[in-house]
Amino acid sequence: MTTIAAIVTDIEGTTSAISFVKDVLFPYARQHLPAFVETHADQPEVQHWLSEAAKEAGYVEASRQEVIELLLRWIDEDRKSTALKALQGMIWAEGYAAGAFRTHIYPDVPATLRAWHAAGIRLYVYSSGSVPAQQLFFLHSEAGDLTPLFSGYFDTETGPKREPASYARIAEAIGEPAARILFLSDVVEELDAAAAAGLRTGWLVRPPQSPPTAPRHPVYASFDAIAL
Ligand SMILES: CSCCC(=O)C(=O)COP(=O)(O)O
Ligand SMILES: [Mg+2]
Repeated sequence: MTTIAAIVTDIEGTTSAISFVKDVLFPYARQHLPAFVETHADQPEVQHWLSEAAKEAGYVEASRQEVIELLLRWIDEDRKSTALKALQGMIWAEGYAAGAFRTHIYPDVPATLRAWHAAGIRLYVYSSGSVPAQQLFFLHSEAGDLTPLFSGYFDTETGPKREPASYARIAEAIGEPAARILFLSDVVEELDAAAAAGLRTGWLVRPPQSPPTAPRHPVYASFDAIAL
């Protein structure tokens, strides 16, 4: 079998519990978004993402309040909008700075990432969360700063997670043949897209979920069960 040169991991449901993202991060962003927009609307980066969100929603002209309501609705719908994710990341940055939370990491993840890193395998993240949000996520983890383990980060600016072309772009950016890259996720549609681009795949199905009966991808209950 081809040697694995790089591993790309999803976050929510893969390195970390879905409940942490849904019950801690999203509610924090929801609660602080209106005040964040009001107090930072003069910053060019915030202005840019507010107008990108309005454009994505098809608004020709929208008041600040309309865009705030749109973004709150998108948080409730868990919409993987690049604009929303960029703004959420900026709000979470304030939460980390205030010590409001540390990120959840499954206990098997840090030691396995360290072992892969020590073996010379390059590690990357691909998440719907923005790249700055991903970096803060691994900087402020319950297991300490894990960012030295990662060689790079990809978000939806590279493309949607359910499209094969996104994985082809990631393989090109990593500079390895797709067959030497392993993608880890809990979402089968993401794994299907990665496999269609030629990447190897690992499906994280964490207890108490039961493994699917006829899985289309190798299934693992934890990172330390992954044999390379
Ligand atoms: C950077 S952590 C927040 C993750 C997030 O916003 C999200 O929507 C989860 O996406 P993933 O692609 O990691 O499942
Ligand atoms: Mg996921």
